[in-house]
Amino acid sequence: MNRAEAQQRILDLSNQINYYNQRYYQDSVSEISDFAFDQLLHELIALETQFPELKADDSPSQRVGGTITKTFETVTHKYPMLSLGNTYSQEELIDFDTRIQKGLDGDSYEYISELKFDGVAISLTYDNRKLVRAVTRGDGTRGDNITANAKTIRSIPLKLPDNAYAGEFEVRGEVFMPRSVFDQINKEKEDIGEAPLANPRNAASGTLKMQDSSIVAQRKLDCYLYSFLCDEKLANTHEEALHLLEQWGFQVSPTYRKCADIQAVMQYISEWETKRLELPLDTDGIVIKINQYQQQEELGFTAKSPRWAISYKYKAQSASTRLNGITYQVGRTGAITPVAELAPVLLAGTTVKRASLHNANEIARLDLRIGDHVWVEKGGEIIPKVTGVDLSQRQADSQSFVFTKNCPVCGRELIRYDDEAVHYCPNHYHCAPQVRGRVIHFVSRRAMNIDSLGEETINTFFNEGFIRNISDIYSLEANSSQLIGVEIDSKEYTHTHNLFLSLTLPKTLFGILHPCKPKDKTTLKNITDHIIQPEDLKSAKEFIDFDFNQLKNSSSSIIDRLTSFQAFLTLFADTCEIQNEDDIPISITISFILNLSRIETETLLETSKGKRNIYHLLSELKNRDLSLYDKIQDALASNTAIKESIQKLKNTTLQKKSIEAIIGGIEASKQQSFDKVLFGLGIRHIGETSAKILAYHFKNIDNLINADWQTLEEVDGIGEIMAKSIQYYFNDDENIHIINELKRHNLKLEIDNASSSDLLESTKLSGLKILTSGTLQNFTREQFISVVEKNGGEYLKSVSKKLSFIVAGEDMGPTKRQKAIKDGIKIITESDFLKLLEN
Ligand SMILES: NC(=O)c1ccc[n+]([C@@H]2O[C@H](COP(=O)([O-])OP(=O)(O)OC[C@H]3O[C@@H](n4cnc5c(N)ncnc54)[C@H](O)[C@@H]3O)[C@@H](O)[C@H]2O)c1
Ligand SMILES: [Zn+2]
Repeated sequence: MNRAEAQQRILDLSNQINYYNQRYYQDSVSEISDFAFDQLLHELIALETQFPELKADDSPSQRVGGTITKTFETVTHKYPMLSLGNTYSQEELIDFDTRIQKGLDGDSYEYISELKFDGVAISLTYDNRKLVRAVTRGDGTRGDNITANAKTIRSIPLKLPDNAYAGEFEVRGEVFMPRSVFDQINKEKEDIGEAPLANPRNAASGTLKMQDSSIVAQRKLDCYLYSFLCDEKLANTHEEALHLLEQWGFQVSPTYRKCADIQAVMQYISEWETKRLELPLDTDGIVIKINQYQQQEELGFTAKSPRWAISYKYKAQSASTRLNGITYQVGRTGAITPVAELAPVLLAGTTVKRASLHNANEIARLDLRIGDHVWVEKGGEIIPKVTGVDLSQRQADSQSFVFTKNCPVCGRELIRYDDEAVHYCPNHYHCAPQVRGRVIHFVSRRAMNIDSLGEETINTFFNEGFIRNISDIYSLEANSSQLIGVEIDSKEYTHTHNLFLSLTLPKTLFGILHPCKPKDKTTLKNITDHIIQPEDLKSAKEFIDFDFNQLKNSSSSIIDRLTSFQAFLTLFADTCEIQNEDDIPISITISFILNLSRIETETLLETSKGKRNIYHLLSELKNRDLSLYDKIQDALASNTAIKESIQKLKNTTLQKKSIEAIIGGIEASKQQSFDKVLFGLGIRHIGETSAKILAYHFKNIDNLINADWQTLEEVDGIGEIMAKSIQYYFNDDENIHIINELKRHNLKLEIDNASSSDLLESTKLSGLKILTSGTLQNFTREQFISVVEKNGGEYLKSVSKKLSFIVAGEDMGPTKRQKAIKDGIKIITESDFLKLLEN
């Protein structure tokens, strides 16, 4: 590259990096992976090293990526908050170690290794053992004052115990959203048809910058502290400082370790590579720091990062394979997710056939084309993703990929909401996957609580046409005789669904081995485990080729039966069903168990075409071949072992008992209160608490249906978006029809006075668990409890770690106070509490 080319490339790279920094730090959005981002930055640094005269003062290689905002007060950091150099390779770590050796002139040194928590950096200043300020990193020199938000984080102490240093000092750490909280929030968002949060880091970052601290409190952020800064010399090493923090009640992750040399660091790295996935939060690597403060000072800083520390980032495992096609999934919220259909490839121990592509932007950014060879990566998450294209293998005639304009299920034109990369099908109330999603939501525990009606059963009822929308659930009773024998199918119905009713290999083996009655169950388990475990032995085809002499420890009767089933299957091996599918046609299994002739098996195979369960298969046979039908019935009547074997195969079909349970659960749901029914309707943006507010305010469904826009918007806690969404819902004839059906089936569509005390006045305390101790000025104990509950909070009766905070009255009991401090529970005053209610 010559100088002019380098100049242009440096400009390009800087623009790109600045753009992604702006998206990442200001908007809390990652448009590209961290790895891809770091590669851009490394390329920039390499070019600037080669052409030092081209390095601009404001190059992103010289600055911390974030900035301050206008919405919070700006605070200048006492000690700058820098970035960290990073590396993805062990060679570069050795280089780092060599630089340290040189920098310290041969003195001996040791490292502290820590995990690199994937959250948002925070600086906390304490004085007089009280938290005085919490500030973001910002541009490294100045940050945002977010003290009010930080105070809602339970693991950040507001007041320190007496053994803590009383002068001014600063503690730094990482605010994060625990993965469990993240999953919970996304589940709730999905329930009410909102777009999910992208990942825990961006969720934590977005939350910290919110204006309304009561919402921040509901998001349940957490914090690990990892660094201590003070003008007074209270520690000589980083390790000593961590111990001080622990003694003063700060939450320090116990995962740090002192390492005598870089080899010990390597050991730490390999130990945590997989173990870190079990931690309650995301980590993206490790951080290595020189332990001695004196030596840290000698090594010093560059403009952007300390020379005495570096981060090592774990790289995801990757493999290359052919992109056969791109299909689309329509989610419950209508979100369209493109999926890469791949030539099967082995990655981190499992065969990968599909990978997520996120959205249209991602496909365009990668310039993916059908037929390309692509790189697939597996990080901490379960679903692998496509990270790049191997351009050297691209076909000359390949075509750019055009993202669909219409919903692949219902055909409606797709839309994009402001600022979102995802396409949505706006046909919220009529597009099948979305309707089905709302039925699942309707029966869920927090809505109608029909737990006898699981997700798989609902999917099946959809596929079979028993349910088309919410209100059809209440017509199931009238159709209950038709439900007997319906096979519960976890697969979603697709056009390529096997026309021959079939069973998975494990289930088939379970059925055919049943008459052997192996003495100990483990033998049976061993066989199925053995046959099922290897990836390549999941299909009937592979079963045919399997050598059963390998199963040395099994009894001979089992091996005999397996081998003869294998021989039987071989007779039909060329039927396309066995060639292509992972399952075995059920007619073949039944034939084998009943010892039928080849001709009879073929009749049975033919009869099972288009049937969806054993029950239907046998009743069809009655019309087609009565003698065969009778033969089967006789066999079933005379031999209980055979009968049981077939019964095992029928385990997943609906029987009388389970149907009764379903109908019973549906009947009981008619007692659910109005607000639960309202929540269950799945009106976009209407969550549990908004449903309570609406129920309380409007008293019955007709008042709500007839409410005009202004009336809706004036309700405390119902914003513009919700009001619009409510009107949109009730303007739909089919939704009105559903409501009328629910009325006809006597669901509760108005509040009954007995339960109206459960209803809400506001959501200001929603998600918070509260206790009070001592005498309050403004409330009796009973009044306090009722205020907490009316505003969405939960009152707990005793001090426990679950508490969000304690409201301390004048004479709070000393033992309660001590226990609260010990458990790190926040204590606030009555006036703090009133402020929370007012704002
Ligand atoms: N995907 C994108 O679009 C995009 C954009 C910008 C930045 N990024 C990512 O952010 C990184 C740069 O960001 P950065 O400068 O904020 O962070 P960094 O990776 O350079 O590391 C510094 C940060 O690590 C954190 N940290 C976590 N655990 C720590 C520990 N035990 N000790 C010390 N610090 C710890 C702190 O918040 C600290 O500020 C890039 O490498 C990239 O991966 C991604
Ligand atoms: Zn659709």
